[in-house]
Amino acid sequence: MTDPHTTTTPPPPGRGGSPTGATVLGYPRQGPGRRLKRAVEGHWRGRTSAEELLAVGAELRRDRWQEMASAGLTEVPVGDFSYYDHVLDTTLLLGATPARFTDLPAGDDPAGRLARQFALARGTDSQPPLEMTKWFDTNYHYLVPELGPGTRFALHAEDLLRQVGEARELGLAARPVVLGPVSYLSLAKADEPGSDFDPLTLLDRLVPVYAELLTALAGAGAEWVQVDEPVLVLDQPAGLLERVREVWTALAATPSRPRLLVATYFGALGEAAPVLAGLPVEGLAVDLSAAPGSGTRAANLAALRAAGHDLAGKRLLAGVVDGRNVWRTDLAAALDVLTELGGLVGSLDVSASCSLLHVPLDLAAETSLDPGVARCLAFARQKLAEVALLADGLRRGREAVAGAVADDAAARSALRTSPLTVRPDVRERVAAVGAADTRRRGTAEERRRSQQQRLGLPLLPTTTIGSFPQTEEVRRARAGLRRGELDPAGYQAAMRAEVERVVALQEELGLDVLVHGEPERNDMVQYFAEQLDGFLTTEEGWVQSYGSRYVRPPVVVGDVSRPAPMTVEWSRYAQQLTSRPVKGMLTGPVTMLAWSFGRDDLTPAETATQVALALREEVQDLERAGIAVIQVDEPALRETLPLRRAAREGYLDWAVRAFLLTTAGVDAGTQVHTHMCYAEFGEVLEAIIALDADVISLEAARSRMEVVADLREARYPHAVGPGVWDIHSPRVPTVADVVASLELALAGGVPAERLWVNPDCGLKTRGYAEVEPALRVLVEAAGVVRERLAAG
Ligand SMILES: Nc1nc2c(c(=O)[nH]1)N[C@@H](CNc1ccc(C(=O)N[C@@H](CCC(=O)N[C@@H](CCC(=O)N[C@@H](CCC(=O)O)C(=O)O)C(=O)O)C(=O)O)cc1)CN2
Ligand code: MET
Ligand SMILES: [Zn+2]
Repeated sequence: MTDPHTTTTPPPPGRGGSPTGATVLGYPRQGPGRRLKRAVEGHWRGRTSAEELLAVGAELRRDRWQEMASAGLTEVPVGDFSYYDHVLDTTLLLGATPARFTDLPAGDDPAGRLARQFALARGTDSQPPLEMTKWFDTNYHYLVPELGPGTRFALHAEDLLRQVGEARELGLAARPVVLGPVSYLSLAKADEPGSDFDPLTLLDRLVPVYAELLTALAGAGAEWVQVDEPVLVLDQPAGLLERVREVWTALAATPSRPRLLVATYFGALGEAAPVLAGLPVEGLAVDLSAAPGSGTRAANLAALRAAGHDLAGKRLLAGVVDGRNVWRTDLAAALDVLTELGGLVGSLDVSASCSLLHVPLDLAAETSLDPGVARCLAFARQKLAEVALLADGLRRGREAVAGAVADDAAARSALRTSPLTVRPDVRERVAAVGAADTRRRGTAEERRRSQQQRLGLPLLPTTTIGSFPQTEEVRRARAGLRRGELDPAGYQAAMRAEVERVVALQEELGLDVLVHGEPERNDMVQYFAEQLDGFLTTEEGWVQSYGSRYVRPPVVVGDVSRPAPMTVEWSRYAQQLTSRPVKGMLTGPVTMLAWSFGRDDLTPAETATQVALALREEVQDLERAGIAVIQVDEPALRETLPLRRAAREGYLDWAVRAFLLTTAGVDAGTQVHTHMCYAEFGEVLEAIIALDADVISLEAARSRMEVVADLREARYPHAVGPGVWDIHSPRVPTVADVVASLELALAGGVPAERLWVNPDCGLKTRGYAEVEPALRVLVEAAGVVRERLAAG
């Protein structure tokens, strides 16, 4: 292989001239036992020095490269590791730290860089942190770049170059990974709040920095570089694809550069496909995963076929292993796809559909999974083996891997026919659902009157979103229960004591609608999954959510049903402690699925009805237990909105129907609440109205009540609590802040009879040091505005 643009690096060991490679786009960063989390949090608490943390990072990087190489990968990604977030790393790489951070720690050495990174992620004395938002439709959050007309980029590649060196020292073919210029700018926001500055206008200024980076990487011995451009799977603003072509034509003309691999993931390429195939780059990565209902594999296969001779000389990373789910790959189907693609392209690598960041690390860490199910699962480490095995099958012929293919088929068909998977009673209940089951009793106005009579709430009722701080003692008690150091009765007593404290505190603060505080929940999704049939939960299946925070997404294995009430005793217990209403607190069907791994044989829409029926039983049991207010959280409704507009209506249809099926079985006098965080509701407001919930609490503090204008425009007919305290920041608002927010909401058209006062989200990640004073402020501010309203 000669290429006029490439430096004369000898072919690295591993590839050995073989036409078929095996690689992945990225790998989990956490290390076994979430070692990175412990090191990072230890550093924040002052217990781990920067040098120690950096040493842990270097060791984790080395271990994962070695793991990948020994699994049989022929090339490993470099630069996908991060102490906090890869978009933040890109911001540092490009020297694009916002000007508002005037007090950042200095120093170009690794420790200085680490300190700067954490300052941007967590805030400084004078500045709040960079905003965090969802990474496409995943449950991962990235730190949003803040760019403006004054932004000047400057390359700071030392860290990435050092990592390339680390990998090459191990004798590995190292492929640096960077987020591409078009995606980086598309994911950024204007540094001036309210400005209409479009970060994409900075492309011309940014491209030369990327060109400089390419040259530096070639100098460090990189033969290939992976440039991620996931925004290519989104609907494109007018003219963007033309810009993509220009940018990549310019980058391809960089003298002495590595070969370029443009990586896309998270879906179908659509109109970007011909542009991508025609770029003057040497390689592409394409999502070829086969999730039920997604259509991605079929769409991208068709696009690749249509690209014809544009692909003939290119390297293709075929993402046939699903990087966003935990089921084993259907090897026979994957081999069919790969065999066809092999005939279309210059060289083929077997790969996963996206970085393996979004799946847990290692199935072998699980000690109590049903063996029939475990046999059908693959976490990140197992996916490496799948990638390598498929590559082996292509190189040596299908017969060489026939044993593994047969074993895979047998495991899957055993699970499909197991009583665990298909439950006739569930299927019957699903088939019996009728239109009346998804209609509330009474009009919104009738319900409001009947609820007001029952609850007797003041104007501008105050409440919280559900969770109170998960204190060290609460977590310790749960860990004790798990280790057998605390018996179930002891655990229950400890949690009841916590509920008592939380209820007493809320009474003392003067809140109107109370919560029990959710101390008994490890997580709002996992807690329910542990109690529902059809879900499987893991012990160690952690997936990074943001920074040092992780979740353990459950796996939907079979038909879902509720063997017994889940929350009723906790709600009943909390309610008998007080004469004020205590909200029942559930996680809705859409969020249950969004934050779990779905089945590989049913679509999310099909599973949603089952989950909704199970939750509906819980809602009705809560009502029977005398709970007058029931909240069904749907924070993920907006986040799992399909990336492509064309797919949104179908999604919103089933999502709304599942919510209604969950909640519509109650009487008019039972007040249904829902909660959503993560702003940008504009696009889904019609669907939110259709949920027909009596009260909704929304995130608004950070977006300065902008949601209120959207609600007015959509003629939102129900009550609403736009968050008046940004719980993502430790800052306690003042009474004046909260009064101002409430006045904004009233002035913006929320009628006083329909305005609630609450924080943006649950309080579980905060401490009492902020929660107590902030809630005191909320209650006082509500009082101030009530008095003003009474005075007319
Ligand atoms: N599933 C989900 N997705 C979500 C959210 C969410 O709440 N749930 N919210 C948004 C993201 N926000 C998040 C907010 C907080 C955490 C978070 O705090 N995670 C915790 C773990 C929470 C948990 O599962 N806790 C368990 C297990 C705790 C644990 O790690 N225990 C140790 C032992 C600890 C000890 O000995 O004290 C262990 O098992 O090793 C519990 O409380 O029982 C963490 O990373 O630290 C994650 C996401 C969006 N996506
Ligand atoms: C991410 S939404 C959280 C809702 C949940 N009821 C809580 O208060 O924690
Ligand atoms: Zn929330």
